[in-house]
Amino acid sequence: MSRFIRSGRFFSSTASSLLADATAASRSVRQPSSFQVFRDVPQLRQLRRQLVQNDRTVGFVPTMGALHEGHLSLIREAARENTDIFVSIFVNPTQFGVNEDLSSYPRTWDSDMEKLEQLNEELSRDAKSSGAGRITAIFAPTSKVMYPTLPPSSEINGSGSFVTITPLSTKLEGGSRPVFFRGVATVCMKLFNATTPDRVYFGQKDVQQTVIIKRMVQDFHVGTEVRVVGTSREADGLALSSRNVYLGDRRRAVGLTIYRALKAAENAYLSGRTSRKDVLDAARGIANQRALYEVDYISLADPDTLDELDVIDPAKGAILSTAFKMAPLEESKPGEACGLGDGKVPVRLIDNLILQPRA
Ligand SMILES: Nc1ncnc2c1ncn2[C@@H]1O[C@H](COP(=O)(O)OP(=O)(O)OP(=O)(O)O)[C@@H](O)[C@H]1O
Ligand SMILES: CC(C)(CO)[C@@H](O)C(=O)[O-]
Ligand code: BAL
Repeated sequence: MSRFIRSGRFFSSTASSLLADATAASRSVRQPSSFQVFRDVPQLRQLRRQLVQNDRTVGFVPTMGALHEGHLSLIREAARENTDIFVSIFVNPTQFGVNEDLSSYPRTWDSDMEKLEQLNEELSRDAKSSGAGRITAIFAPTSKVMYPTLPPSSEINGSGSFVTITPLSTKLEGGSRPVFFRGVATVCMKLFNATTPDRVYFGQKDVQQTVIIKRMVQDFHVGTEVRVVGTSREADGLALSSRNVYLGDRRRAVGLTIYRALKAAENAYLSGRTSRKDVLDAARGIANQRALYEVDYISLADPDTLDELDVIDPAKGAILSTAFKMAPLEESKPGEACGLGDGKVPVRLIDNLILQPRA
């Protein structure tokens, strides 16, 4: 575990004393710190109850760790609207298919803790512009806590208690990752039940996830508001993603194609084109050079149903999204920066742009 700041200086006395109370009930967490790490649900629930009694509000940011500026932007948004922010760090096994990258998914606990502590300092320093909220709790459960009765299954027909949102979860990413959104919806329902947040924060980068979570919240009457925060990008446009560490220079350069293809399609729409052919041909013109990647899909879909569109209704707009599979490097060049895993880890990149309604 990382170093922890040895003072409660980022907190009001109310929050500090609530944390101290909750901490006393939990042997599994270290203190003092600018936030508390919880490994199990009961202690987190105790803190949550105390926050409710003190009229405090909780914004919840679920993550799988390997934190970057994209995650931090969700937390900053949560700080504007809530007094307390809960962040979960859990690499959820059930959303990875049996042949996917669960074992190589980046895990960077120490640097995650440092980033979150620095962010709490920043939030305290810039309280006027960023709002009153601070990170109060990190929920980092074990798989046994999240899946208490049966081992988590990634098999399509595996047993377990699952939340399924169909047909949304069968489209786009679901076409290539059949158990993905069953795993996402299931773990989010569990996380929402454990944290009972006033608001939850998701990134637009995973746009299908935002549509599915909104549907789940509506259909199951989950008492929370879903907020979607815009995609954070590198200066050249590449969407930040935890998996980018595996790209290396060469595949990163190829990865930029994904954004350029989306921008070309967006420009076609902005210049008045609405037919599927006109909009997607603009993207394909850029993306259809097979190199070290394979285009999984380029989609033009309805923002609510995710059904593919033949023509965009300009009053409604559309979701333009794509996924690329980056193959491992065949061979590295002398001195080449190949990324974590020496360029041998295949990387799936996704990105999207929302084509906004036009008056
Ligand atoms: N570039 C980004 N901008 C805004 N939000 C983001 C960005 N990247 C991830 N998020 C959001 O952060 C939350 C946690 O995502 P996650 O931990 O899977 O990170 P990730 O970077 O998406 O990783 P992955 O490599 O698995 O795609 C999700 O709501 C996700 O949409
Ligand atoms: C929402 C989430 C944390 C569920 O595991 C994950 O899908 C992610 O990080 O986007
Ligand atoms: N943010 C997406 C998580 C995943 O690809 O599993």
